[in-house]
Amino acid sequence: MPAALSLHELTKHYGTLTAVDRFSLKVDRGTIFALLGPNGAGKTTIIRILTTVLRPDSGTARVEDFDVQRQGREVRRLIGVVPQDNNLDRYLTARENLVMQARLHGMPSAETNRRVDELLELVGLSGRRNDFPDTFSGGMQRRLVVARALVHRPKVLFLDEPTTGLDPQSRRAVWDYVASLKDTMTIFLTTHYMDEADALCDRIVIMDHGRLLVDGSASQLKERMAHAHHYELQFRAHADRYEKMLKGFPFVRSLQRTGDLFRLSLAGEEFLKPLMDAIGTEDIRKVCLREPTLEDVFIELTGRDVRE
Ligand SMILES: Nc1ncnc2c1ncn2[C@@H]1O[C@H](COP(=O)(O)OP(=O)(O)OP(=O)(O)O)[C@@H](O)[C@H]1O
Repeated sequence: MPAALSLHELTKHYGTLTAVDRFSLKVDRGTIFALLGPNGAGKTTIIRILTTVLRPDSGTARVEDFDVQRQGREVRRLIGVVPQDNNLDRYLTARENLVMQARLHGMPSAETNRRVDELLELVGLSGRRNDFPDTFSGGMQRRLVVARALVHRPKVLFLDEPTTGLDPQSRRAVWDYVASLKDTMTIFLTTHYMDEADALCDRIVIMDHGRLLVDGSASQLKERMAHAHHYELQFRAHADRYEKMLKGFPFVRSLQRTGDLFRLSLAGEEFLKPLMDAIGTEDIRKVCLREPTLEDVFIELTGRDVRE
């Protein structure tokens, strides 16, 4: 069975910058796949190549066994794309936006009506079918963009940061729609949200500087961190002072702060005692060991916070 996606030594330069650097990957059909990486890692460039918007400088990419450079038309027939921006036609109603997409794909009218109604129902916009996208919330617009990408029953759906800028409830709604598509198509998404990748995806690749860093399921990636020593420290007072101290210890490998709560990883278990000796117990409200998260894997590999 051919892979849904197959990239071999894919490379793209912008001037002197190498945005994608000999990137190879195979994604099986029916997978929900996430490509993660900090800003500028090369994720959008890869999506643009796979969706035939951009040509690579070298290497090959195939979608459902069609070459993106030589068989662009076939590839475009097979894919649905949810780009980073909601590029809906604001002069068309929700329903008309979907009908337009069906026409572009040459779908017969009877099938179009059925399909469009079914999709509006799926994304919970049936009641707003005759309204213009400008009157929709961000979450509703996003759902309409997802519906539009599905009109022609694509085999591979690309979602570039599908939930960026949405409130938690709308994010959940988009997740539910994406999860409901599982087994009907291959889904390729990029995201900045680790919880999204963790909850939705069968397989995750983390990349940076155009290169693949790690590849596996969420639990496999977290397993890689089993050796790391993650702790949570909470202070009653003087959190700023303690932050400075923590940053100064050579054995503190990563440090994140939320108010008076610090999440940190140590280079080894043996450093817990010197750490506690140095900061004392006077201002400590809580100290505990913590299970590694996907965010820890990301920081460990890229050296950067997801939101940086
Ligand atoms: N048209 C362009 N011209 C020049 N440089 C570009 C162009 N598009 C992207 N880049 C650069 O290529 C690198 C990869 O960009 P890309 O948009 O693929 O990253 P990304 O991982 O999608 O980032 P983000 O998470 O911010 O969307 C970045 O350094 C970016 O500045």
